[in-house]
Order: sequence, then structure tokens, then C-alpha cells
Amino acid sequence: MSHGWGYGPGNGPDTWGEDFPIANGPRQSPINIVPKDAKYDSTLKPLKIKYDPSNAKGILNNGHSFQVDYVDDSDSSTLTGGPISGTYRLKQFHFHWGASDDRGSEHTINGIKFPCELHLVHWNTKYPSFGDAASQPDGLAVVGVFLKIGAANPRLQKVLDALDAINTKGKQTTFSNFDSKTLLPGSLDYWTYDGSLTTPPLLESVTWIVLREPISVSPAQRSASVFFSLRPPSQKHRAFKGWREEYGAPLPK
Ligand SMILES: NS(=O)(=O)NCC1=CS(=O)(=O)c2ccccc21
Ligand SMILES: [Zn+2]
Repeated sequence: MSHGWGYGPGNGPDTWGEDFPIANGPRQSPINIVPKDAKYDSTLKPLKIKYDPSNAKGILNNGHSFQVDYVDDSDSSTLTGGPISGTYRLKQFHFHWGASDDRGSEHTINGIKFPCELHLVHWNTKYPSFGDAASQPDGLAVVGVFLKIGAANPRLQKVLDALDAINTKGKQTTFSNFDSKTLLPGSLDYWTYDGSLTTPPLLESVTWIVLREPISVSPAQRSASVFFSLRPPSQKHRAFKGWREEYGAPLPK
């Protein structure tokens, strides 16, 4: 009997294509980002992020990571601007951690892995629901934020403190009044490309918006989440573009 997907030797990313043939599709994520190869696009806009802390609903151990789910029945927590058209609603955020400081992120920059990567998942309100949007080429927009080892990040602490209550797969608990905007770095400069979910079902419905500036996490904070550690999947090379705040100037090479 085939066991579920994961990051182990028998069920890791190299095996996912057996149950999810789209793993060999044309716009699979994650990728390696090479800043000097980013193409400037004058049509790119600044990101507009509006999150209502009261939309935070709960925190769940989904067996592969932990995710904070948001109420998404109105446009009170949205992503607009950037490379996307229309309004995308925040659905959830989650993290990808490594078992050690030298790995964990899914995207890489010049082949370098970060110890962690935050994903804020949004869905296009031109579709009636998240489920409908997830199967459309412009259905999802995920903001990726790298975490680097450094000073303790107080804004992460509320999330980390909740992990003890969800220490087994399927456990969830209330998680309210959390402003996920506080997790973002000072600069919203980004790279963007059309890609996919990085985990099964690997749907090719994601506009990736990867922020250039990382946020910090302390060694103690990282190890507090190591029991969610995930081995990052292999990277694929895909075209991507860069945007910078000053008059839409290209990101420095
Ligand atoms: N790392 S990732 O954000 O690309 N994939 C995780 C993910 C985000 S999601 O909520 O869109 C979703 C629905 C179903 C299966 C996985 C996922
Ligand atoms: Zn993710």
C-alpha cells in the first residue's frame, strides 16, 4: 500500500511524480533564484498588503508543517498590486523548516538554502472559493519570505509558543488576533515567477512573489520548531523577474 508523501527516503520529492504526474510539469516550484538573471519588468507594481488581525482563526499541525488559518469570507485580509491583477484573499500561512541551520527553505538564492521559508497563501477572488482557485493558472498567489539565523524575532514568538498545543498531526487549536503583516520584512522588494504548489498536489496555479529581504529567527527559535523539520525538495530552473520600490527600478544584480 502506497504511504503518503513526505520528505523521507521512500516518499520524498523524487517520488511524488508517481502519484502526482504534474511533478514533471512545465511550471513546477520551488526554483533557484539567480538575482543577476532577474529580468526587469516595468509593468510590475508595488505589493499592497492589507491584513486584519481579527481574521486569524486557528493553528493546525497538518503533518508536514504547521499552518495558521484565516477567515476568508470577505476582503478584509488581501493582497493586491505586485504582479497580480485583482484581489487575492489571505487563506493561511505556514513555514518550511530544516533539521539544521543550513537547510529548510524551498526556494534558494544562488543555490543557497535558508534555514526556513514562510509562505503566505492567497486566492484569487475572481473564483468562488479557494478550492476552485487552486486549480486555476492564476488562482493562487504565495508570498515567500526567507528566514535567516540572527536575533530572536519577537513577532514569531506567538506562533512558536502555540506549537506545544499541536504536537501531533491533525491537532489544531484556536489562534486569534494575529497580524501576519508583522512577519514581513521592512522592504517588499520581490522576485516573481509563475509556478506551483511546492507540495502535493503540486498544482500549477501559483504566482510566486518571493521577497528579497529575509526576516530573522534565532537558533533557539528555529530549534523550537525543528520537530516540523522538512527536507527541502530539489530545485528546478525557471524564468523570474525582479521589482524594486524606487520607481519600479530593477533589483540590483
Ligand atoms: N508550500 S506551498 O504553499 O506551495 N504548498 C502548501 C499548500 C498551500 S495551500 O494552502 O495552497 C495547499 C493546499 C493543498 C496542498 C498544499 C497546499
Ligand atoms: Zn509552503
